[in-house]
Amino acid sequence: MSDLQRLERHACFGGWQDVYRHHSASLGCAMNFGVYLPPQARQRPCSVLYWLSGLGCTEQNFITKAGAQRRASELGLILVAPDTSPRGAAVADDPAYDLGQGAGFYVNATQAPWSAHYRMYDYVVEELPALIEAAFAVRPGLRGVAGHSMGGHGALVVALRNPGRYRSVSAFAPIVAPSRVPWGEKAFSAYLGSDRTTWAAYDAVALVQQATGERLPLLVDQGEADEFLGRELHPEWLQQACALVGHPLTLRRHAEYDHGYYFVASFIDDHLDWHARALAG
Ligand SMILES: N[C@@H](CCC(=O)N[C@@H](CSC=O)C(=O)NCC(=O)O)C(=O)O
Repeated sequence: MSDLQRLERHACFGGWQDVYRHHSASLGCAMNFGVYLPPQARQRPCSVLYWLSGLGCTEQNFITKAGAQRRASELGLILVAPDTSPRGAAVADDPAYDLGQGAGFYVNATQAPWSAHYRMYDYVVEELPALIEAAFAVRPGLRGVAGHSMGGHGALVVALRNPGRYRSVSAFAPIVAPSRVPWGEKAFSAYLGSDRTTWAAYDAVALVQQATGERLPLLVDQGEADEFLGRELHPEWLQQACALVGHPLTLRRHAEYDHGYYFVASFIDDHLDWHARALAG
């Protein structure tokens, strides 16, 4: 039985921006997530877009900064935005912003002390959708996933690893190959250990190259003035991998945009349209 508790409710573009808390069995702690319910959800089941946020974020960053609710209300899309890691005094942490709480990297950790709670992959792929589909009027199986930076990595990975589970995927400034950049090397060493062969299961570039079945089209937006572009993101690696295996990719580069939510807010409508098209019907 769900212990779903509503923490916030705000009228927003004819619908509701809510925040909920529940006990997560995958993570072994309380978790918050935001849900935007468009006005159409009062009348009929709607499709769901899951949003995965980046380093240092909670469920609040996307719902307060991306400005996604206006278009979602027009399209009749439910938006679900979970926190980015397990939380709490009993949960392992690190003082750095890029490890521990706020930096779950959407993996199932295998290494102590992280393995006790850090199972964000299972949470995002299995537990949260099951909860959403039981608690809200959603169209079964009609799911999309999107994200930003660490969350862009998460969105690409969960979609590429689960053919048929998502109808659409998109990302803003994603970490496309965490196995090969400092943020990912640090997190994966801690969460997954030193055997790099285990890292490929969470690396979008590796997954694109390995895929044999479904080739879900990818939409990626990248700012050219992104302070993390050359060190952590490398969209060209995804472009090369997609070209090599014929994986459909729309990569859009935007002069002058940096890494932050001003960039996300500038192009979020395009992403919502992309998902709504795939989720229609
Ligand atoms: N200097 C920041 C670094 C954290 C940061 O930039 N986080 C980004 C995502 S980066 C990759 O996942 C973010 O989304 N921040 C939240 C926001 O509202 O902008 C720090 O020290 O925290």
